[in-house]
Amino acid sequence: MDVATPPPAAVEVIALTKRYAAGTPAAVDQIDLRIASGSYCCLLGPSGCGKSTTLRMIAGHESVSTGDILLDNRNITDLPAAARGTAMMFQSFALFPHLSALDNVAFSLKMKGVGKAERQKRAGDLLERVAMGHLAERKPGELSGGQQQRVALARALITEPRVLLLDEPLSALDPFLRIQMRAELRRWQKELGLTFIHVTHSQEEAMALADTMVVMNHGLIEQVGSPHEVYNHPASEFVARFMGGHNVLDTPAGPIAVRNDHMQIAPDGAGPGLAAHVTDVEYQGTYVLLGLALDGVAKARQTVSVLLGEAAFLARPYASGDAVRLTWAEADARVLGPGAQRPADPATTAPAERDDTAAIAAFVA
Ligand SMILES: Nc1ncnc2c1ncn2[C@@H]1O[C@H](COP(=O)(O)OP(=O)(O)OP(=O)(O)O)[C@@H](O)[C@H]1O
Repeated sequence: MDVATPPPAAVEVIALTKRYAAGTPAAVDQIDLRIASGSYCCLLGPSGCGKSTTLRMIAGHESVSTGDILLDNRNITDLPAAARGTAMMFQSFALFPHLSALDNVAFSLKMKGVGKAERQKRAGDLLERVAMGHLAERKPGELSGGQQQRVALARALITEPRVLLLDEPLSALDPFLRIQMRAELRRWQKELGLTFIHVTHSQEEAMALADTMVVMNHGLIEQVGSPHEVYNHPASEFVARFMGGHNVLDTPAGPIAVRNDHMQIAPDGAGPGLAAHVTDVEYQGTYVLLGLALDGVAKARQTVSVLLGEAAFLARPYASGDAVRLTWAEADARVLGPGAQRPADPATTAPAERDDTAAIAAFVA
């Protein structure tokens, strides 16, 4: 198949800021980020954190208040969307219902005045590439959600973008198809070798797809790293709680995070650790998730969980109301930093520079 894929581009944003209205907090507040060429980057965070605004500014669909966007060192901040080298794939796919898959894909070439034979050839090649050549004459209403997504991808690729921007591209699909299409997106990105920037509110989706995860909160970047780095070394309490699967525990050295599958649980009276009560037992098949409340801790911070393998649980089943003690290995405790600070705030100590191992060890023992 002869469909040229342009070389991927690195994207850099510098002090990028969006303020929708004067006197309101910035929706995106002086963020700095570099996305490696040919990588899959997921912008992740809760609703309203500024991830879509960031994507739309990169796409040229939203004006920038201050700051710069570079694509391979070329400043694209003020370029129109069509001149940037980016293409956008939307949540709803935004296909024209009255056009065939082929004409949907060819549409932007038609707008550019490309002749019919040429645009149909290029659109046909791209549909082949996403395994949709045999359905080229179907209208969107005659295609499944997954097939529509492939047409939407082909349509985004026809402009030969250097960077593909995806705004919650899987959220319109049912859960089963979402997992299937997630694997396809990942495969396409690797095959095409393009830079993908994908906005999602789903931790699971970002972990499954990303080379680089960017966790955002209140218009700021909390952490950038591989899924493994972010999951195993959450930088702040926000990241630990947002990623899930972690307990945040207050120690004399400040808050720490411990993965719930790294917690050890023993019946009460069996030595050191934090006293707690089992509040909930959830059988999940391979694992059993125990919900617990720490004794003598303020209500807002007393909830923790322990994930036990099924065999371990069956060997020593716990039930709601049981008094237990919780411990963890020192090596599994992650000291949490204060999180992202508004740019005007004074710099605070970075978590990596703190060495609280002795204080934590004393607390656990
Ligand atoms: N057109 C707009 N006018 C005014 N405020 C806006 C506009 N679009 C977004 N905002 C505000 O900017 C902030 C960031 O919104 P944004 O859509 O970027 O967040 P998000 O993380 O993508 O959220 P979601 O997952 O809900 O889409 C929010 O407080 C939102 O209310």
